[in-house]
Amino acid sequence: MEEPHLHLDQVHFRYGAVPVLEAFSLRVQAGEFVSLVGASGSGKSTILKLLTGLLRPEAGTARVMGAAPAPGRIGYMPQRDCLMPWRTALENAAAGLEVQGVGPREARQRARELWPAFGLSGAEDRYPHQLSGGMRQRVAFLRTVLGGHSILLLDEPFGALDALTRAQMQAWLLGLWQELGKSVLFVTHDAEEAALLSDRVYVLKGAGVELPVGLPRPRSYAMISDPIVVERRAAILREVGLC
Ligand SMILES: Nc1ncnc2c1ncn2[C@@H]1O[C@H](COP(=O)(O)OP(=O)(O)OP(=O)(O)O)[C@@H](O)[C@H]1O
Repeated sequence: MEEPHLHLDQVHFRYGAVPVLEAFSLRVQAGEFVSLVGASGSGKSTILKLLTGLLRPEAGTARVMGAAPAPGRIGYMPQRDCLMPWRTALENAAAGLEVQGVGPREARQRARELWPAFGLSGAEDRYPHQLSGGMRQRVAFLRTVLGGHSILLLDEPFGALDALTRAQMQAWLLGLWQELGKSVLFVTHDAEEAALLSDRVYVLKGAGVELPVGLPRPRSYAMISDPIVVERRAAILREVGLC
């Protein structure tokens, strides 16, 4: 099998005396969309931090494209959008390039090229407090994508959105991901969202339970009522212990 883009093998991790992960394993192959689902506090954000190199496993191995994780190797979108209130939407998105040494003018130009695909036309000069929750998430997502990495870690990007905006964002992300062709590890509490968007789902329970989704691609939001999505949602909830 090809070298996975992301690989955790038998990882153990604890914060002080509190164990969080015990023999947890995960793989994300190139171009796959994989979700991590688990109860609050089960260790989802910890897994992302192990893959970015912000944390190190106590035992087991973490690998990103075959090498040890190191900050800056993958695009990481944290739970909160972390937009800078003193910068416009365009300047916030461009920040992903500026931290890599690209000049502000060129960074803004490259952000503008992707601006319409992110549904942000007309919002270039607005400040974060003038944007809706969904728009803020799209700006933060564009900033992450502009980092140019082939692997994206997305930590509950839609967690704070209302149900309708969340559905719109899921529809938008399905289309965008199919165009971008990135490998994605996506954290969510929402079993239906995981089933609709993913190729595979890991439920955080013990050493982790892997569930293939098996829904054909390309996908559209209309597949939300497909029997496969309905069945996979139920399977995820059963693993979490909710039904
Ligand atoms: N820096 C830290 N020091 C000590 N304990 C921590 C620290 N960060 C997280 N924890 C604990 O580790 C466990 C896993 O945390 P983590 O943030 O990975 O969970 P999560 O599944 O992402 O939760 P949520 O869905 O609520 O974001 C939790 O019990 C949390 O309280």
